[in-house]
Amino acid sequence: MSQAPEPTPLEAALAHCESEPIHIPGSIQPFGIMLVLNAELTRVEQLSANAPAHFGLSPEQCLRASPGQLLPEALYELARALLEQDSAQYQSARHHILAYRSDPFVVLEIEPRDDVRRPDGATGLELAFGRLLQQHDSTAVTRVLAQEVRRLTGFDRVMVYRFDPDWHGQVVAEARMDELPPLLGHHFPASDLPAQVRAMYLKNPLRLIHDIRQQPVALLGARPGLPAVDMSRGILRAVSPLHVQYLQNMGVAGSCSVALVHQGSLWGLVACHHGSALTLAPARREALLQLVQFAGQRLFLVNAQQQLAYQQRLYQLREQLAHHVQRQHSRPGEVFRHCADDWLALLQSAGCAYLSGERRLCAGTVPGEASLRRLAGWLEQQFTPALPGRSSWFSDQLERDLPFSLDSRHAFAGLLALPLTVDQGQSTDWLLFFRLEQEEIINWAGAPEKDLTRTEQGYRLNPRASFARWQQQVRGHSPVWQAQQLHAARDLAQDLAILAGSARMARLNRQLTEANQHLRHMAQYDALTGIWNRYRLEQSLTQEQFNAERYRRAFSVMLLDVDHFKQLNDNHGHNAGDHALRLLSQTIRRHLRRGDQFGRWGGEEFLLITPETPAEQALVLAERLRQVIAELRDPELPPFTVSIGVAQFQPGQDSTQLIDAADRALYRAKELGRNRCELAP
Ligand SMILES: Nc1nc2c(ncn2[C@@H]2O[C@H](COP(=O)(O)OP(=O)(O)OP(=O)(O)O)[C@@H](O)[C@H]2O)c(=O)[nH]1
Repeated sequence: MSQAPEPTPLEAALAHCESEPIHIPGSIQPFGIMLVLNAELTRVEQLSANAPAHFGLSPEQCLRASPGQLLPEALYELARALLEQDSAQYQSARHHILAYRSDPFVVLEIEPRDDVRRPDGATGLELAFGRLLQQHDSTAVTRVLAQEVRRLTGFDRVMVYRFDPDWHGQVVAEARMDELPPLLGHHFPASDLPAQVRAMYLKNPLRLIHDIRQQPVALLGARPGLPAVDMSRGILRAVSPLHVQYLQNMGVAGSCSVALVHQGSLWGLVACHHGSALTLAPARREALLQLVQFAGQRLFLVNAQQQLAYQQRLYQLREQLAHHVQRQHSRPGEVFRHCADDWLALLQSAGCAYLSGERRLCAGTVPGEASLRRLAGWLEQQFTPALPGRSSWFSDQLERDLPFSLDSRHAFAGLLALPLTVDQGQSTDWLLFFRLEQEEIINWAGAPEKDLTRTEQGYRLNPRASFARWQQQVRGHSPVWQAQQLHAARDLAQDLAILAGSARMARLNRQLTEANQHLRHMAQYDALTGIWNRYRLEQSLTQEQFNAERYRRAFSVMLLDVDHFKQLNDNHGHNAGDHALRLLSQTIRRHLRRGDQFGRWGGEEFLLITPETPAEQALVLAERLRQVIAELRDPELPPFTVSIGVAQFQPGQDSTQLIDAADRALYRAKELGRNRCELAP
């Protein structure tokens, strides 16, 4: 049996980070006191080490006293009210009290009020709301949010973080004291905010750290067998040593963060930092929460509008595509040339390629010819056999997902490939979008420290070391393909596929029509001379015979045969013979009337059908033709002659009988010395 490999020091440190029980630190920050009562409120179970002084008693006296004796009446009543609800707040003249359940306990957090003489924290909120309402894109909303939070709270630096799907984040807005270096645009790794910390923000959106330099105050009186006090919902919870170190590294003493929650999940954070301690009185905290909540609503509304605008842009581009089709630019390649730049912008890609058989059309930055060919072959395999419902292949980490590298000149890290045609036995057309590796990786401005520390309990992560890990994680990545972008690309590809399909059909139809025309021609015309063949002549003969019977019209036929043609072939070669046949055909055609039907009956024998022509007139024509041929002169041929047999159609005859009559007349012409015309009796 294989054993799980030993975790690396970094993995061990990260695991420790993620398993740190930050919700039950067993101590609080010293800007308040904590009382932990039993659920029935009959007993003080635990209290913070700074509480006895507050009550003017010893710890033992406090732990022995009943809550009713220890607490002023109003406070005790608040605790009682809590039995009915989940959490409650109360403001006395000098204190702010937060009460919440933490089974099996009821927790009271008591803070002295230091905002009594200061103006109310809510002042100016309306102004902030007004400014937020004037912003119409998410960048502006977050920027104003950062500014307004700073104005409200007085922190040195206020940042708005946004999380990506992997929980790495980026500073998307900042308001700061001029002296501080900017952090706007900086990234931070997911491990900076481990999963349990993120979960905590969903329970309690505000986290306040008054001053990391102050020692935490321990809870006294914990009894074995009872669970630790869960402080997730409170404000006093002590700071984890790891986080203290993190803030220390950044030169921060006081901090406050508020979650930006959208549809039940953490979208981002408003993070406030201060170089020294900063008290945020309860009323001001409340105002801060309201401000962030309001800004969040505005932000998500504006985001929804931006998404809508994206959809509209997509529809516009699809319309454009349809328009090109209507305007007869109906070849996909042509449409691609017109539209590719817009598609690149819509899909935030560096380059785009349309591959159709041997044809490659490209826009923007794409891999070289050989890479594209190899890629097309590989993609073809991925889609064989065609899987129903599979409409694209994409990756934001090609180094990992593609078995070969695309190009050495450009760092392509992202690909979205859409097959356009999936005809059986046909090679697939592809629409490909390429993304480059994400731009520069910016370092955090915090003081770099040693990566890992070995403690008695194992490796522990220095917070900044996690950034190096993040850098490692993002190298070779392109920005992630967003669901909206994938949908958009599939829509465009589908449109293009329909277009490609109809263009292909049109091409096939054209080829088919041409093939049919060719076949029809072959079926009716003689390949050597280009005049009608025997099949076509027979059709004509039948038609004439029908007309003659029905309308009682006379018509005649004549059979022409080249005299001594074998000799011509033998003496001058087969090519000369062919040439003679072509020359004869063209010459006779020039001397015919409209309506006369002329073709090659076979070998060196020709048939002429002359409608509405009785035998005597036909004979005159035959004589003229004979003469024309006899007088023909051609540098490559000896003079040659023809013999002609003429026959008029007799009612009741079939075409064979008519041709036989002409043939007999021809035979007689040959017998009588050739180069002459004979009429059938
Ligand atoms: N060059 C060429 N020769 C052909 C073609 N079709 C038939 N012939 C030749 O035409 C000749 C016909 O010869 P015969 O039937 O003996 O008649 P002829 O030599 O013309 O003699 P008469 O008809 O009796 O005057 C044959 O040698 C055939 O091979 C053709 O398409 N091209």
